[in-house]
Amino acid sequence: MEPVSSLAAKSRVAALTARLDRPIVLVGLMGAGKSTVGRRLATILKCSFIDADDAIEEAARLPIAEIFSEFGEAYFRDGERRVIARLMEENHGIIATGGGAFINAETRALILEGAIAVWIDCDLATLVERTGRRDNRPLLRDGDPEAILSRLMKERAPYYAQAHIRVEGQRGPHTRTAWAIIEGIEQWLT
Ligand SMILES: Nc1ncnc2c1ncn2[C@@H]1O[C@H](COP(=O)(O)OP(=O)(O)O)[C@@H](O)[C@H]1O
Ligand SMILES: O=C(O)C1=C[C@@H](OP(=O)(O)O)[C@@H](O)[C@H](O)C1
Ligand SMILES: [Mg+2]
Repeated sequence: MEPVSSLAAKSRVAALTARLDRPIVLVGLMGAGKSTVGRRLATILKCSFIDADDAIEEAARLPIAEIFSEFGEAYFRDGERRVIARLMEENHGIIATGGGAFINAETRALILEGAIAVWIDCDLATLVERTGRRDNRPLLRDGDPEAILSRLMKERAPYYAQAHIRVEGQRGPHTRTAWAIIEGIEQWLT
């Protein structure tokens, strides 16, 4: 990890941003760090950041958990696809998706066509620990979160693996994963 203030880091960032012509879309399981690392990455790259879950809540004027409980998951996925399509048109630098977005075939095709998809892959124990900090994820409320995350990991891995880039979610500061993403994109672009 390089501090963003160093000259080398600054020229790396400048070289990368000059080559970026599409948004960077973060995918991966709940707790991987898409929302928080995404925000940090946008600070480093000096570009805009938007969280698709926040945009969905704003459009629906309801928290995600209530959209699930009132209208069900299929309704949420439909809104999620439409919101992500809109966000991709709005020229954001970084878009953090919710963990299930990339599993939807249409949403995935949209992202793969119009963005650089980055899978933040992360070990189960870390996901369980991080998602346990807040009770805002409806899919983890109905049962043992570790068992649910373990099942989702197996079910979803083949879809996440279709992302252009895979980065290991790092333990330690968010900045470390943000720089791992920068490195992944640099390598992918060469
Ligand atoms: N690389 C990291 N280092 C330390 N904590 C992290 C890291 N990534 C995420 N976290 C923490 O884990 C929790 C979930 O992260 P979040 O970004 O909301 O994940 P996601 O959007 O992928 O579900 C937050 O409390 C966040 O601060
Ligand atoms: O994995 C999922 O299906 C979901 C992940 C959540 O976002 P995070 O991955 O940011 O927690 C949120 O979109 C919703 O609770 C459903
Ligand atoms: Mg998130």
